[in-house]
Amino acid sequence: MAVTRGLEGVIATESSISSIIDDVLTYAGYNIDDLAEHSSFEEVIYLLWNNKLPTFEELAELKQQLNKEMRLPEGVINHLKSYDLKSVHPMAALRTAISILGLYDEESDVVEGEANKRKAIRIQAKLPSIVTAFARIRNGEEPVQPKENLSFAANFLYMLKGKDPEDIEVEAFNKALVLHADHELNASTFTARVCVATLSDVYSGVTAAIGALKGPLHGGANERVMQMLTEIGSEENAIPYIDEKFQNKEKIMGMGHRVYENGDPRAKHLREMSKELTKVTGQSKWYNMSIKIEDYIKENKGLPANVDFYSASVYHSLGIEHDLFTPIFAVSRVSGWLAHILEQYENNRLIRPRADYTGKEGQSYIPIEQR
Ligand SMILES: CC(=O)SCCNC(=O)CCNC(=O)[C@H](O)C(C)(C)COP(=O)(O)OP(=O)(O)OC[C@H]1O[C@@H](n2cnc3c(N)ncnc32)[C@H](O)[C@@H]1OP(=O)(O)O
Ligand SMILES: O=C([O-])CC(=O)C(=O)O
Repeated sequence: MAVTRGLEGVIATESSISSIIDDVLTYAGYNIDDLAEHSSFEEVIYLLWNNKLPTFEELAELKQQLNKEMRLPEGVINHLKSYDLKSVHPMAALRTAISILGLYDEESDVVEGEANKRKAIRIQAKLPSIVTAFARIRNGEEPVQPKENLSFAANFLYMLKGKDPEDIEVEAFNKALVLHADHELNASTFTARVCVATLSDVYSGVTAAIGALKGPLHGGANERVMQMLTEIGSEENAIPYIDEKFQNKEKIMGMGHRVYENGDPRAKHLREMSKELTKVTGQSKWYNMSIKIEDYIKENKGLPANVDFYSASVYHSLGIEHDLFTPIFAVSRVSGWLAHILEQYENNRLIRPRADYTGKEGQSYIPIEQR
């Protein structure tokens, strides 16, 4: 049988969580454009986990459950304080901290319907607390406890900065969370599904997914987009910089996508947010540079911007440290991972493809002394 490199185009599972058809992204049948305009991230979590939008009561209950579960066990905070965070990438710290969090959950190894749902709430609630605690401890500050009356998006910014965020910041951050929440069988989601398809536990699935998201060809691209923009430094420098990358056959971060042919429907929302926020902060150069790069790459390589491209200047404008961009992706995408993990358990079969063996054959064993 022919090998499909990178499993491109292979249909590996059925799913009713999100779909990408003709470059249109939907969550449970709702167009991402409508969700981005109208919904809160909590509504999207509910939608992904229940395949329907919540009523007022259902949403209130989910918000209350999430809020109740946001506090971290002391042991996780002490763990974060126990090593030199300055030399640790936050995605590595997050991967380890989620794994440690499982050690404090009595139901960690109970792979069963209701226990899995309870763990989903705990993980969704605590992941932002880990990212923000990491960021504060690294800067010599104490973690900030969440506020009960704040939304998920507002609480993240509050726990990160220790002060109430502005409305415009909350609105932008909420929209970014909505846009990143799920994306069919992307690499980290597939990783999570492969992991739990062995009937391993939810914490293992999320830990594995964080490892996959960390890579620069996936969620790690957003941090590198900002690194690139910083290196470019000015609008005049943008095209010569990209030309040099082309000459060296280097990839441009935030560009291209395995599934979208004519463009990522999320990019237009993030582009608009980047335009608005960079204007507000008086740093339009990040947006202007990004537009120039996007147009040039589209024209010369036919590659469209993906979700990571404009999220970089959006998060930068919100005053967020650049290496937190990918952990923030995880704060949102964990909702999708958890939906897929629950769906995988519902109709499980071990995921175990085959490899086309291309190595040597018929080797005679030679004792070590004679090699
Ligand atoms: C949330 C997300 O995960 S979105 C993706 C985030 N990742 C990035 O932004 C990293 C940059 N982009 C890429 O590396 C790719 O476009 C991917 C990984 C996203 C998708 O890649 P694939 O579908 O596997 O395409 P592949 O890497 O095989 O590239 C196909 C061709 O397009 C070129 N190409 C693809 N993306 C880029 C890019 N960003 N910059 C320059 N060239 C590119 C490749 O060099 C290759 O050219 P070739 O055929 O001449 O060798
Ligand atoms: O779907 C993919 O290949 C990458 C991804 O996670 C996204 O674009 O959100």
